[in-house]
Amino acid sequence: MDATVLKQLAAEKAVEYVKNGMVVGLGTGSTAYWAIQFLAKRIQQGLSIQCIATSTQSDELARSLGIPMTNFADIQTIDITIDGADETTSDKQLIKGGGAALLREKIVAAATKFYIIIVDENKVVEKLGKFKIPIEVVPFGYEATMRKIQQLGANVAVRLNKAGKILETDNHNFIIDADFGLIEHPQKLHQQINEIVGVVENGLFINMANIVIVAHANGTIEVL
Ligand SMILES: O=C[C@H](O)[C@H](O)[C@H](O)COP(=O)(O)O
Repeated sequence: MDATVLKQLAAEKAVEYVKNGMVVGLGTGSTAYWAIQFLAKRIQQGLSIQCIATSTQSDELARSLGIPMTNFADIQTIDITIDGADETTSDKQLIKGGGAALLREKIVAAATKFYIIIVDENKVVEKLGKFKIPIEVVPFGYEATMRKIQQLGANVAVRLNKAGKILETDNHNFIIDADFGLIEHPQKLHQQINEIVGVVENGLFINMANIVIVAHANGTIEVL
């Protein structure tokens, strides 16, 4: 089965967890895209929920599909969030931020009671780190911040957009992609990165996911 079908299978399964009256966090990326589509379909069939998005991209998509949107001022907690990931281990430690949405994704995840990650089997790894860790930094002095990240032992580069300019996140920050090689101690590295002045947040999501739904190439679904 091709990757798109696998993304659809994982997303369809995740949407089954959503019940009437819930506040639902909408992830970002090509897998979360399908979850948003399936949620819209269930809303058309009568499901009553309110949603909060992790990016302007997902917010616009959801609104275009008629999904009712809310915001943090009007809610206390988020019942379920469904999001993708760039890598996951079997014990549900993640790298996210390939789509530059990691900061809003982590804020939404931290406010969520039940955080569901959806991936195809290619994203499941033994150790995190083949995918470079996206790190959101403030633009001011980003070169100095990047050097500090490099001093932790990474090869670093500021992320560019398709036009070759420095990519700006939804929060008007930059993304540094940091290659640490395979990571032995993700929690420790997460702390070390976030201690650097100028770093806003990084793409290691440690002990955040409640379940990871994996779609396998043969069409079976596994819940980690
Ligand atoms: O910033 C983007 C997010 O963390 C995405 O959830 C992640 O990059 C996975 O995206 P995709 O489902 O497109 O592979």
